[in-house]
Amino acid sequence: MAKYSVENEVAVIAVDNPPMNALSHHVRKSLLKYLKEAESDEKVTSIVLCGDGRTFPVGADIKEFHKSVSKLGPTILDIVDALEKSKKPTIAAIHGNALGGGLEIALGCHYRIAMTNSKVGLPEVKLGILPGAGGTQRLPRVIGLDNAMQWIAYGGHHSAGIGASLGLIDRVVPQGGNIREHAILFAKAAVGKSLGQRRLSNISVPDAAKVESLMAKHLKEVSKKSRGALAPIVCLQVIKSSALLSYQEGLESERQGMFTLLASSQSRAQIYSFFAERQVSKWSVPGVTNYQNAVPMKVKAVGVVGLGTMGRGIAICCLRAGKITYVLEMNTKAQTAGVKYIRGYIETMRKRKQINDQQSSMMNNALIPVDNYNGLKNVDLVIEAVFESMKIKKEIFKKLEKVCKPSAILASNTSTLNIDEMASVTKRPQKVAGMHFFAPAHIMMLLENIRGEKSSPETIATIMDLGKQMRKTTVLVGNCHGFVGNRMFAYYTAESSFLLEEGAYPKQVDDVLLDYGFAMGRFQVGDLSGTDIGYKIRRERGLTHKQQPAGTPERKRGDRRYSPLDDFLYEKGRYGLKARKGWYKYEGSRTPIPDPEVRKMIDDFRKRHNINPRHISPEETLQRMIFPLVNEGFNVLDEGIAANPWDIDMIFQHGYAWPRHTGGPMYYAYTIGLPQVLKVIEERWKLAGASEPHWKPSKMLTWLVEHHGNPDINDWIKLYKERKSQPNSNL
Ligand SMILES: CCCCCCCC/C=C\C=C\CC(=O)SCCNC(=O)CCNC(=O)[C@H](O)C(C)(C)COP(=O)(O)OP(=O)(O)OC[C@H]1O[C@@H](n2cnc3c(N)ncnc32)[C@H](O)[C@@H]1OP(=O)(O)O
Repeated sequence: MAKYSVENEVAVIAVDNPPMNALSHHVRKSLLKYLKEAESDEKVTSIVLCGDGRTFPVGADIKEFHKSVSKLGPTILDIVDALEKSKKPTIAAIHGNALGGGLEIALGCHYRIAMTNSKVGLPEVKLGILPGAGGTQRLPRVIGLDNAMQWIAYGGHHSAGIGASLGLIDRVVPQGGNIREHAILFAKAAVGKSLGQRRLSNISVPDAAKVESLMAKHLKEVSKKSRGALAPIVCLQVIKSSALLSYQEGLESERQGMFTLLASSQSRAQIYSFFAERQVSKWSVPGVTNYQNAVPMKVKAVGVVGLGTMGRGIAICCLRAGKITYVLEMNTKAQTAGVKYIRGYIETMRKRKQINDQQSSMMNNALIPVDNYNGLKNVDLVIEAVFESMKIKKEIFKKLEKVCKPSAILASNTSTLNIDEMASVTKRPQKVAGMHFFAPAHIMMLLENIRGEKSSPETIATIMDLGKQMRKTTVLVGNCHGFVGNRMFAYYTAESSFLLEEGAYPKQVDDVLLDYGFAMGRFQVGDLSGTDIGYKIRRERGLTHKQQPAGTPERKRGDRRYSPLDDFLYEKGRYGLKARKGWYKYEGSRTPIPDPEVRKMIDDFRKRHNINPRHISPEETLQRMIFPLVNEGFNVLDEGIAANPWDIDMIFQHGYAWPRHTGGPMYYAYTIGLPQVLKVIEERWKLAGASEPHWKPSKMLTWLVEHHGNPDINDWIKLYKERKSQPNSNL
């Protein structure tokens, strides 16, 4: 709804639709009604539009998209038109955020004033759509084509100050000011002034002459940054119309673009992703606890054990979250290097204006290097981030148990190992949990938190809350080898090596993944993170070919298929980008170049094993990489390791750079259709057999297909759990 009042001849229309004042159908109706009322009231000389509560409207109601209600009039465009055509000056009074349709109605107003700490932007592209209420045509007219392309095709949020410097915001109200009072004064002063040039649809695009070169520049950038995504390209094409066509024609091009995007599977996937991101914070452990009833502990001081790559990144996350951060590294050289890195990073953030001088000195003061375990006696929570070895981790947990306060939570940054086994060496298993950060920890958005069998509700709530304070997409999962992400991902990597054995080369596989939308292929990623990492993990598990007793078949471990190609690569000193050679070679740049030496290694291997290489189609490549991962995703759901499919999808989007416009592996499977996915898995299972158990069709997937075909992704868990809980279910 909206509220209406008249103060000192100024009509004030305040959108009142908590929490974010989204422009839902009932709000649009009420806005238009009050606009008409203000227009016809002779005592009213000007009109202020604002938001009640937290913010100015943040856009269309995203829940309405893909539903018939979004088409019900009045549309946001009707409101924008009414504001612009008004004979009385209209003023948008912005506090909080003016985003999407919210900024579009502000663009319909003749003037815009904003609180200094407010943010403006057109982020629709992140939802796979475009600004559909004239934003693609008005914004370039006021901030220029180049800026508008940047704002709309990337969907960033911008400060009111930046908006003012570009002519979008007419006045910035300093902190502490009352936006409503300022707007009323501004509105009074605007009465009687000409509105002609204030109507943005009347003016022309200032840098229209540069349209072709700007198009080329931005198209090149978005194709690189958002590979495979439709929305940024359509946004640019539609913005181009603002430079070449009349306002009305441009609006028609915007309408067509919106239809195209709304009809695409990408917009559905991205809107799903928007809600999934928010949904994961509403965690629950069925029958035990959930985000509503568990109370997090207050965490003032955190300890980080180990100052390698992971430890450094984690320490930066803790400092950014305002924690006193004790970093324990007993090797003096490693400690000096680690602390230097962290302080250097703080300085970089300061120089980039991501933090101010005061925040930078607070972070530097909060960083406390220690060189023995006693130094951790005051921390509320400690995260160990040492090498992935159960033996070493258990020793560390025993030491932490002795020195840390009884109330302290002991967490491990393990990426694969059993949390309960670590908890078993302490007297406080209820205080033990996993906090799996992804490298580089201070950059990657994902935190995969692992609840142990005995982790208490308070412990779970605390690690979830800490993730939120670090501004990470924080997902709660259960305990098993590799948890959710690495457990599923293992099959993606395994299949990629099998594909090499059978006929593909690294670039061929990577190209298929790039076409799918990944920023990098599996082998490029391997080189970037270092082929030594995987090798050391396999060695820890006794899997590398050098560890096998004489006579062990090269392509088997126990009764399972195994590809030793990754081991051979490491043993040839091809550690990846850092060694300038891995799956590819690198000649003075980070560009991967296919290397005849790798090709020969693969060819020799095939000859030795009498493998007749065959052509593997892009379709087969993609299915072999992604479907085992999906199949394992259903096992993960069946076992309750992940609570919902969107938990898995968020792990892959934010931890493994899965292309957002496909939604994630589980949503992608839903888009393809579960029956089709199962059919391929079943065919492959027949071919591969017991030595490749990752092709064994998941019980949950099979049951869903048999009984429901391709049910809505939101219903998977409900349908399956209902059936599973029945006494005769056999599931
Ligand atoms: C063929 C048919 C034709 C159809 C014609 C269509 C014509 C279209 C015309 C115009 C179209 C305009 C397009 C848009 O405007 S799309 C929306 C653009 N805006 C956004 O994308 C902003 C989305 N929101 C955010 O980014 C954040 O919420 C933010 C504003 C930055 C605040 O962040 P934070 O403080 O972290 O709060 P939360 O994100 O947790 O949000 C709190 C709850 O509010 C819900 N929410 C937020 N925004 C919306 C929204 N626009 N619509 C619906 N709901 C929204 C969010 O889900 C949270 O809900 P919950 O607490 O239940 O999780």
